Amino acid sequence: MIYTVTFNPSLDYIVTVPHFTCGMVNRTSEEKIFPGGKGINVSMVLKNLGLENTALGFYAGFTGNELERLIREKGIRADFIPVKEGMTRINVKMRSDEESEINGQGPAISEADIKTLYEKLDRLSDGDVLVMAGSIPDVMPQTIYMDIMKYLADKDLKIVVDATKDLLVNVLQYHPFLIKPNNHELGEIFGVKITEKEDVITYAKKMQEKGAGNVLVSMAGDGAVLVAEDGSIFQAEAPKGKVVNSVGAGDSMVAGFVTGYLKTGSYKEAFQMGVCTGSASAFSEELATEPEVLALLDKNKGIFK
Ligand SMILES: Nc1ncnc2c1ncn2[C@@H]1O[C@H](COP(=O)(O)OP(=O)(O)OP(=O)(O)O)[C@@H](O)[C@H]1O
Ligand SMILES: O=P(O)(O)OC[C@@]1(O)O[C@H](CO)[C@@H](O)[C@@H]1O
Repeated sequence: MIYTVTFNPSLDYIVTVPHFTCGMVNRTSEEKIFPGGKGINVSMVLKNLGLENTALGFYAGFTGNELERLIREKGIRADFIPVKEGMTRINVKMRSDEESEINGQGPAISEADIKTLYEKLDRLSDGDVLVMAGSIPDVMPQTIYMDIMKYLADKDLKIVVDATKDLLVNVLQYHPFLIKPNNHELGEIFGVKITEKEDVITYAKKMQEKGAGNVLVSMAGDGAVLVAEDGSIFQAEAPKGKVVNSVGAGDSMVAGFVTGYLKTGSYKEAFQMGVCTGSASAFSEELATEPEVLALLDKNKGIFK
């Protein structure tokens, strides 16, 4: 079974504001609301690609109720823990001359809520896949991902972590199967700016020295690099297309990689599926569907080396 954990889910409020001007009343020309949060996006794309999974996480308040309703409507098996204080955040994604995002803090997850999550994680058994993705509410310790990996260390799991800064660095000693920073997040960890694929490879290897297995680094419209745990390295340009909504492209890439790997056992195939799933999401309003991914895979054989 595949499980995802989203500590800090969201309703993503995606607004189009023609020529946004700071300090003025701006009006939208279009607005949409989607269930969001990185683990939830991974769950939705896994499902689109034919892999049943269970989404774990926390929700609170009226926004939390709406989130739960929306993900159930999409057929996702959700096993969320209700939090008493605060509300699930609404993350604003503004499309204007530039794209901007305002992500909220999220509700106050208590010790008791965390304990309930651990009880749910007791269900995992050898061979399962666990994806932990996204930020955590400010009140929580930056060690929570690491604490969970330590707790589960005796089980033979494939653990995927998509997080930033300490949340990510702290887990490396527990050997996650896959991490997926983007090039900016990777650079932030080492205090450098990374724009070239050669540098991505250098720093991805440093993440492996710290304990990571597969290091998949996304570079938005500039493509991606995989430094696999067996030492092989794959690179890709990004597929060409019109970007419609890039929110969740990275999460889609994670879901694509996991699907590709589980279906074929090949890092190369997993990488190709990851890249095309990320781009298929970027090129459509909602998250990638299987036919969209397969069409991109078919059209883009030439971008991989
Ligand atoms: N402009 C684009 N053109 C083509 N493909 C794209 C574009 N943006 C993203 N992608 C695809 O999606 C993958 C992941 O994108 P990106 O690097 O933006 O992830 P991210 O920073 O984790 O994004 P997010 O946090 O929004 O999910 C890229 O490697 C690429 O395959
Ligand atoms: O604040 P975090 O947890 O880092 O990111 C949350 C978020 O931006 O990530 C997803 C896209 O990857 C969105 O659905 C969601 O709003």
